[in-house]
Amino acid sequence: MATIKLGIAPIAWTNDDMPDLGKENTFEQCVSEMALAGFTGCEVGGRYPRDTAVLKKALALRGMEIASAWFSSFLLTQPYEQVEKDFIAHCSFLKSMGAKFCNVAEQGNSVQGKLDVPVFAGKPENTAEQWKLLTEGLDKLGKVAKDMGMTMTYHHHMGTGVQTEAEIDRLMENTNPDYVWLLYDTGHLVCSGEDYLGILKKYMSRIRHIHLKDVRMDVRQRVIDEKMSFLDGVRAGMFTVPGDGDVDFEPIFDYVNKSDFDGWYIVEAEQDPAKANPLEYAQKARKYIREKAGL
Ligand SMILES: O=C1C[C@@H](O)[C@H](O)[C@@H](O)C1=O
Ligand SMILES: [Co+2]
Repeated sequence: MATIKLGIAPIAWTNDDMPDLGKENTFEQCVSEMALAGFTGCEVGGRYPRDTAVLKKALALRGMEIASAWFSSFLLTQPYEQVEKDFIAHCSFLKSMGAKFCNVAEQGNSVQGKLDVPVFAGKPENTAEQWKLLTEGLDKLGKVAKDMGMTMTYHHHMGTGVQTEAEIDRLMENTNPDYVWLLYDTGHLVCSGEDYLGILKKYMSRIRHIHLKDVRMDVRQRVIDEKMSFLDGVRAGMFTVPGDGDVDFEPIFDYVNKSDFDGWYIVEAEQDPAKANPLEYAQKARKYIREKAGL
């Protein structure tokens, strides 16, 4: 029987990848609306105070806690020592906030932030040498996390060298299961055209963190046809909250509910807050999860 906590990502209020999206939304509005919609946890956004005492107080006032946060690794382009130094600082901050998970995604050759690269046609393929650098580096970072009492999950992502099922398989096969876990993000798998349910079943025992992101398939098709970048796809509305797009989350919820998963569901739907009111969409997601997952 699973033990699941429910959180939401600040990216629907303020998008760190495109700071003009939601620039009018304050940190206080963001966390207040998350709590108002019925969530008890969140990830960390760029507008969050870095003073842990200030952040803890603001979250406690609203009955919220930090679940995890994204970490961009540059194992393919930076000396390992530099990546580890930045990773330790990241994990130390999370640990001081009481979070247990850190979400790593390799950005060394990623095109996810490049506006001039079509995300579907332009994704990188890791060479054998890059796979070695990546997996060996992740094993080392995962051990660092474990030694700090944290769990490091790897975030497969559109526009990166770990996007497809075959790439996830290769990463899982070549990393130490004691150190490297998987973050399962529904939106990225559906967007990439992967067998998202099969991947869930295959890796359930290694999945430690889950991002719930829905996809508008008509917009996704437009992103392919018009050779759009990942960020332009986000701006065009490729993603939304669970229950608002074309993904059927019921089989996912049913399977996770029956597993011994012990962690977070994080609703993560980056879209333009001027078009999709973040509180309204957070409430929509909360209602859908209550109805379909029984949480
Ligand atoms: O977990 C995530 C963090 C974001 O910054 C990223 O671009 C988004 O797509 C995602 O899944
Ligand atoms: Co995600």
